[in-house]
Amino acid sequence: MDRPEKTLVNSAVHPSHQPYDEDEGLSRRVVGRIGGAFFTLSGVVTLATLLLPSRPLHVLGVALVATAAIGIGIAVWLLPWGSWSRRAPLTLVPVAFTLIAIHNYFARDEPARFGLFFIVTFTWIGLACPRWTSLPFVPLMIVAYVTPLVVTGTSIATALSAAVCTAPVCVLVAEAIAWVGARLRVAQRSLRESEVRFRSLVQHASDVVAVLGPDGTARYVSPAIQHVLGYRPEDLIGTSVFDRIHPDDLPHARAQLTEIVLGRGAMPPTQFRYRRADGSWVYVEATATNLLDNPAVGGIVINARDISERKRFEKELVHQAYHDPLTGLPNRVFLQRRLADSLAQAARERTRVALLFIDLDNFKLINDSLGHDAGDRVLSELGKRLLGCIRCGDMAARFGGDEFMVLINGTPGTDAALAAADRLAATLAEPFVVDGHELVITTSIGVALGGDPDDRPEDLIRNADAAMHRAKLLGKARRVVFDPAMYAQAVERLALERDLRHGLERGEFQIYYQPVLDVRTRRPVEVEALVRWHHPERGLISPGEFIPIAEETGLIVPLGHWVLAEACRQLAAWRTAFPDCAPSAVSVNLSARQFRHPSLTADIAQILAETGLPPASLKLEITESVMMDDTASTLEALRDLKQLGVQLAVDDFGTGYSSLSYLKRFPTDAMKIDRSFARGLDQSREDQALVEAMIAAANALRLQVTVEGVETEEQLEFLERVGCDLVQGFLFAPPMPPDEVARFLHTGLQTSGFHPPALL
Ligand SMILES: Nc1nc2c(ncn2[C@@H]2O[C@@H]3COP(=O)(O)O[C@H]4[C@@H](O)[C@H](n5cnc6c(=O)[nH]c(N)nc65)O[C@@H]4COP(=O)(O)O[C@H]3[C@H]2O)c(=O)[nH]1
Repeated sequence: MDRPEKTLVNSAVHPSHQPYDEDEGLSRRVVGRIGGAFFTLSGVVTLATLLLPSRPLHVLGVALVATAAIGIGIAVWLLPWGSWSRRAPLTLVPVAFTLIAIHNYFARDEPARFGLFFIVTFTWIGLACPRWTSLPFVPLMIVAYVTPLVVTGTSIATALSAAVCTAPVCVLVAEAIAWVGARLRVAQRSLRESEVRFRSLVQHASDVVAVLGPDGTARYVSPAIQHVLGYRPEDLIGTSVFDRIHPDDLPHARAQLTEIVLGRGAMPPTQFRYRRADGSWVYVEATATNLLDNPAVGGIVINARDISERKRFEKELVHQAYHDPLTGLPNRVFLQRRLADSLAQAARERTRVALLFIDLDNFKLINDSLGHDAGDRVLSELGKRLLGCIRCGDMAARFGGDEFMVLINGTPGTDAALAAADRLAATLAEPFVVDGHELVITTSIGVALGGDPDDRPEDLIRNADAAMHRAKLLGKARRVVFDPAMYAQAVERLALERDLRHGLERGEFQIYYQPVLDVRTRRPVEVEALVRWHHPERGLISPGEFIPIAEETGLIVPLGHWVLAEACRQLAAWRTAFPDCAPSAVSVNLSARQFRHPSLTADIAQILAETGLPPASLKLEITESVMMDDTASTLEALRDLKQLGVQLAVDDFGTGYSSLSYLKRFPTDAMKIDRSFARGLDQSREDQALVEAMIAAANALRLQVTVEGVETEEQLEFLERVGCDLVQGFLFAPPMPPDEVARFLHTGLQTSGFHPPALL
């Protein structure tokens, strides 16, 4: 409905209030009424002149004409000009000329009035009609002018010359007025058009436009209010804008209005909540312009729009910036902020804050074996469990990957923090069921406590991280409290990393070989190459210490290449030196990083070509976890290697997910059962059953089986009984330098009296 509101803005722009028709000048009704007024006025003036001392010759006649003019004037005023044609008022002109002529006849001694009434009539024509309307009436005017003069005895020439002199004045007056009127109408039309434009903009804009009084009372509200806030404009006009502003935003809104009323000018956008017609709150952004001094407006013009959607979006962005999308937990940034607050509070209140750095053990295996979707589900379930474990006011956050943080405020001390860590670990260790697989996840937790005035969030995080790494190094599935000595270890690790680079350049590495024996003949048939580092200051360093660092830094690639080349060269040399008792193959460990290196196959082919070693004499040991990673490319890499003719063995079998399916799918030749199983053979029937099952599976898949870490005769006998092919371990020989291996190969079987040196 487009009902015009009675407001300042509307009254200023509504066309129905204009005295002019669109193009033709004054409206027909106004033209008629002005005509009526002129008749009446002229009649009244004429009657009044009768009271003057210089009376006309024929008073009664003049009085009658004047009375007739008044009567006609009143009738003309009342006539329905609006419903008649636009030219209808022009009929008044002959009537007026007739009255003027009769009047002039009776008042012939008053020549001044002759022209005056004609000028009045032409004034009306100029006022009421478009330009050049006066011209056609000039002849009629001359007739009306001349006729009474001639009838009363004036010569026609005199009468005509007087009429001809008056006519230009009449036309000039009429045209001047018509010209000014036309100009005014053009100006008015353009004003009206701009008003219409403005009106249509205001009426149809999606933003709400309102005009307020200085006290906040609404004087005008645009129709957009209906779809923005659900009100009709007339519901709000006359009410205070503050009635519907949220109480929390009210002081600010009032202050803003006061400022704009006092300040004069425009106000920057301000936001507040406004109550919708249905009672809900929406965020509104408004700008205000003080037009109190502008007579056309006389108020504060408000431009407002609903910004709820934007607010929601902003809120979402803020949430995203501070939360992890997978688990919905706070992220690293959020945790750091909260930790800063917690530390400040703890320093004030002299309490302690505990930070638990939780890292999932072997989470990569889940991703690799069951896929990333399954891994994501585990992480998200884990997030929920963490949330369920923490108290209100504490915080659980995902720090990235498989790392989580728990912040505990107001903890009494280390024991309480450790107890909390144990509780969390126990909750997280409950089995997860993903895609029908039951998974148990252990965690390594680093615990750091803070709350001293100079404790910084980044220090506490670094401490908890260091403690978590310590827990990993100590064998995972445990929690460790941070100790400043860990810094020393970290520094030492850095030094080791640096020395590792130099060690390679300076030739500080040596390969030891451990014989691998045939279970039935008890004779050495193969050797495993195991690298050693002769550190210039620290002496012999075990691979368990430096291989992980070499892996992390990428140095494993050149180091592994050197081991491969050296092992192949050594076996080729033995084969030449002892053609009868040389091992048939050398096993070399391949790290994950080496395995994925694009030039691996080409490098091995080159080494074999250079050393002249038959490819079948090289056995590459690849761990289970490497095999399970990204099956398509792994399969391709394994096939490439297989095409060279080398043997492939799955190393440390039994320590990962021990899936038989990949053994079947991948082109492997051998399986090496981890030494931890050999150790268990003496004490545990379960381990015996497991080893027996693994050997049976390997036999079924026609894989050669080696059991590592054989240390006792009993273990050896058991393995022989269950069909194991090859064994290696301290029972026979430790890893040894090449010359000792040569001696061993000559002496053959040694099954007793060996005591492993501490480092080996
Ligand atoms: N308790 C016990 N241990 C025994 C017995 N017999 C052999 N061992 C030890 O078991 C490990 C067997 O090697 P691995 O499982 O491949 O495990 C290796 C292998 O994963 C890695 N490694 C060694 N050399 C290299 C290498 O050149 N390249 C790569 N990528 N990794 C290597 O370091 C790991 C540890 O190597 P080492 O310290 O030489 O430890 C060797 C060996 O000394 C036994 O009867 N009892």
